[in-house]
Amino acid sequence: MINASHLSRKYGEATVLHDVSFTCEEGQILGIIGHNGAGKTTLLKILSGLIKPDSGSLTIGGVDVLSDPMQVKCQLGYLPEESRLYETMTVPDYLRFFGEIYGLDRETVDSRAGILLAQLSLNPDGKRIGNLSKGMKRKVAIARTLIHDPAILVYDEPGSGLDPMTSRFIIEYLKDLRNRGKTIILSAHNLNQVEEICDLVMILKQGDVVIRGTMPELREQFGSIRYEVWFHLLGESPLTLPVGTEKSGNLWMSTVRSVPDLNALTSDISNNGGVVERIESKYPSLEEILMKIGK
Ligand SMILES: Nc1ncnc2c1ncn2[C@@H]1O[C@H](COP(=O)(O)OP(=O)(O)OP(=O)(O)O)[C@@H](O)[C@H]1O
Repeated sequence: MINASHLSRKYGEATVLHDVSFTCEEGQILGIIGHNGAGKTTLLKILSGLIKPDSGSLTIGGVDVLSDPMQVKCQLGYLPEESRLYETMTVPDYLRFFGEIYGLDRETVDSRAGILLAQLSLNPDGKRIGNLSKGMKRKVAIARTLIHDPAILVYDEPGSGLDPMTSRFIIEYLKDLRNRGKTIILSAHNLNQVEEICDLVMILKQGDVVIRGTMPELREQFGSIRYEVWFHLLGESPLTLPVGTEKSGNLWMSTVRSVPDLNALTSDISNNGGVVERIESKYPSLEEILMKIGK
């Protein structure tokens, strides 16, 4: 379990993280989102033991990250937003190099590297890392975070700058990792993907936590449900349709935002000889919530 309590961090005089607290249980994916400069990378670096907060406490799996960062690093894999790979090395040599840093013997590293490359559908074919595509390089960086089989993964924008297929592959791979019990904390600007895979979401705004919780909890606090009513009208109807009503094919669609408005509209439609074909409930997306929160 990850337990962060009242973490704050300044760069010079600027406070870039302020009083950030959260917990994340084993086997969960926590998504940290926010506009550019909100403090996501700073928080992920603190979680990985790369930088220290000015105040607050942080334990991962019961270990105090601030007093014992080395022990935490052994059970954590960190993927920076842009990883610098050793371009002249081949992938197996690169993974061996990192495996040895973690004290693994050659046999274990080679066997894990083989499994990881297969899971990641990565066939570097003896090429040096510098000659691999961007998507392949990202997969190598992910393999490196996993070579010591850590329980916790901290990924900064794992799918950024990748084509849709590679990005999708990585999202599915993260789901697999969660199913195998890994705890994952990630930041991402692709909010549809965050919505799809994260058990918990935390929104940062200028270093402050605006909200954290499950998607239903976020929706409840920050958005309101709306109803799309799809209906037929017979011939020329005297019905006054709500503002924004659109016609798509032979169906009309009106949006209303409350149950009384929904009841009034459906009654009006049937009183004027129309037929309601379906009603769809629409919840605000994470993107809409983030837009509402603002920069
Ligand atoms: N090493 C540093 N020195 C000074 N200021 C920094 C440093 N690193 C980050 N900052 C500042 O801290 C703030 C938060 O930056 P951070 O990179 O954590 O945000 P972010 O949410 O990850 O942004 P993005 O989505 O653009 O990657 C920004 O104002 C940034 O300029």
